[in-house]
Amino acid sequence: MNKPVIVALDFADDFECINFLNQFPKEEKLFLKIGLEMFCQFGYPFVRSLRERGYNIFLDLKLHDIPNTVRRTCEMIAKWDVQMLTVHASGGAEMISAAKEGLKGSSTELLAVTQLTSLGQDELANELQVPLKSQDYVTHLAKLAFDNGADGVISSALEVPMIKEITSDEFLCVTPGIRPKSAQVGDQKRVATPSRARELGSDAIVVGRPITQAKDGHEAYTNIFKEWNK
Ligand SMILES: O=c1ccn([C@@H]2O[C@H](COP(=O)(O)O)[C@@H](O)[C@H]2O)c(=O)[nH]1
Repeated sequence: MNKPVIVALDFADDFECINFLNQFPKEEKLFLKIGLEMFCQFGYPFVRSLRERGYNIFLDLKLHDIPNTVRRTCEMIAKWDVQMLTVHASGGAEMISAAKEGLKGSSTELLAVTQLTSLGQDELANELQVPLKSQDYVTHLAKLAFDNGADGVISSALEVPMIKEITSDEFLCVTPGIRPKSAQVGDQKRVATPSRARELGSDAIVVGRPITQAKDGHEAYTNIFKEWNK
């Protein structure tokens, strides 16, 4: 079965976003990521309208707060029928299990963000003063997420084999920081091509600008989808 390319809808306005989506044939059942940029502008009505059009939704809110606040927020989101939701794994064990508890009764999968793919070893050591190798920090947070009920993690594709080894094959590894050979890397630090992500065992890839800022978004999506599902 084909694995999803999750398209990150990071647009400044909803008109631009709908124009982008209209390039795709109706039968193409896209998996869309709504992040902070669009959610802060358009909120739940936007999520609902995309669900009503039949899209799968990854709500990338990266919640990071005290356990009680995260649980109550997740109880609300549990009613929204979205497929995936993120919290930061660095919020800790109690926060992760509170998020899972909040989502109880829904089919929303809880994903914990490990180390953002925009952070490399230098930023980890010098800015955040984390005295671990990046891959050890990522696997530590992944294990914390696994032990506390998350369904998977967000990491770069580069860490997927190590994460699967210390958790389980079923533990989802959803990987942004995807760049086809021809694309600009931009602010991402830990990157992989779609084919490398497949070889490393990612369960889904998240791709934004290489698709949304391409001249022909549909063509860019199709090429990435083919490389990923070869
Ligand atoms: O570690 C993370 C967590 C989330 N993201 C999100 O994925 C997309 C990537 O977009 P590109 O344009 O392909 O770089 C974006 O919405 C991020 O918020 C991430 O990149 N890294």
